[in-house]
Amino acid sequence: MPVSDRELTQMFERVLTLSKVDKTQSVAVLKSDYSNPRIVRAAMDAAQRLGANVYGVELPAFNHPRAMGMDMTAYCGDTPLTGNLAAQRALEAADLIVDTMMLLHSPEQEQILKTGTRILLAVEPPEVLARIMPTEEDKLRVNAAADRLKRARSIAVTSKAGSDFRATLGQYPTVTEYGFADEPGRWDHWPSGFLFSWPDEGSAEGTLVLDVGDILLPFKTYVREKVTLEIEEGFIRRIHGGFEAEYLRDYMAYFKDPEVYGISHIGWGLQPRAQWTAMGLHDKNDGMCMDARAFYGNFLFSTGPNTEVGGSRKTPCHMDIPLRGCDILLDGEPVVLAGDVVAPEASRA
Ligand SMILES: O=c1ccc(O)c[nH]1
Ligand SMILES: [Fe+2]
Repeated sequence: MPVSDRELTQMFERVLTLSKVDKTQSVAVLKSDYSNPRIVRAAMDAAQRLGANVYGVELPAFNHPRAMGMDMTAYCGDTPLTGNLAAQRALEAADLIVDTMMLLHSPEQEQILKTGTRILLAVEPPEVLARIMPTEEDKLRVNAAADRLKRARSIAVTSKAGSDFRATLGQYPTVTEYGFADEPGRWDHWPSGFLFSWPDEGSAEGTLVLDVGDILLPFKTYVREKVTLEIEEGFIRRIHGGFEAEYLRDYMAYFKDPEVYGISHIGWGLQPRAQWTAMGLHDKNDGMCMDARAFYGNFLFSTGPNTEVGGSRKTPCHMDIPLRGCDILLDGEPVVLAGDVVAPEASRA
């Protein structure tokens, strides 16, 4: 359903308030040719209504000749900001950046965050932003789960479909997404509500089975026949199944980069207002489909880059793959069983 401009501005006022925007703050709205002008306008108006010093930074769109599709998560690393030091300095001067063009998975984003500037990504359709408005309660639940994940030294994921995956943890930090950027140097994404870390280099092992109904992003497809990934020493070694397996093999091989098979962030969804079914009701280019990443009780794993946490894998191919119905155990203790969050209690909706 359409959201009115007035309501969109009020939503931004709420989320920018949660992001600690007030008259002491400067807010940069980062945009490019493909940004949603309604989101740009609502962010600018809301920040002004909160008394902040507001400015816009507009960057010419950047198209990598080998990138396919319009989903900004598909081809990571190079962005319209890459190489534009003057614009980066202008952005680093802000207390908060509202990113309407997507810096995620770029080295520049990490450099900006290190200066203490906060970044809030907002590129989903206004209807999705409205349906998954962030709350303080979301933050408490995601942080409760993060306290558990930070302590974990191993993760094991199994499912009736046949997944039997494990990795050791601890080399990389835990990342939370609860929908507002309220602390210095924090990046967040509205809408969200999930958490993740990265497997220790070389430690991811076993099998992940994409069952019917699991999701392949950025393809934005629901799997119709099982796809089996065999993982050894942190990398996907074999992909087998039917058509979807062939499609995935062909797509990943296109990049001619062995690092695309590396396992990237792994975690689970905690957002009850995100729906598994939502992707089927949107066009592929409406947004990046955060419903799929955040729906409650999913096991979200991904492939490719780990540069945002200081890893060495800078590959442009990034797949986000949420699975349903998994058991997720940390150090042998369950946090999710059969796709339902069971612990920690404070993380349950
Ligand atoms: O919010 C996001 C979106 C994409 C991604 O890969 C991670 N987190
Ligand atoms: Fe991802």
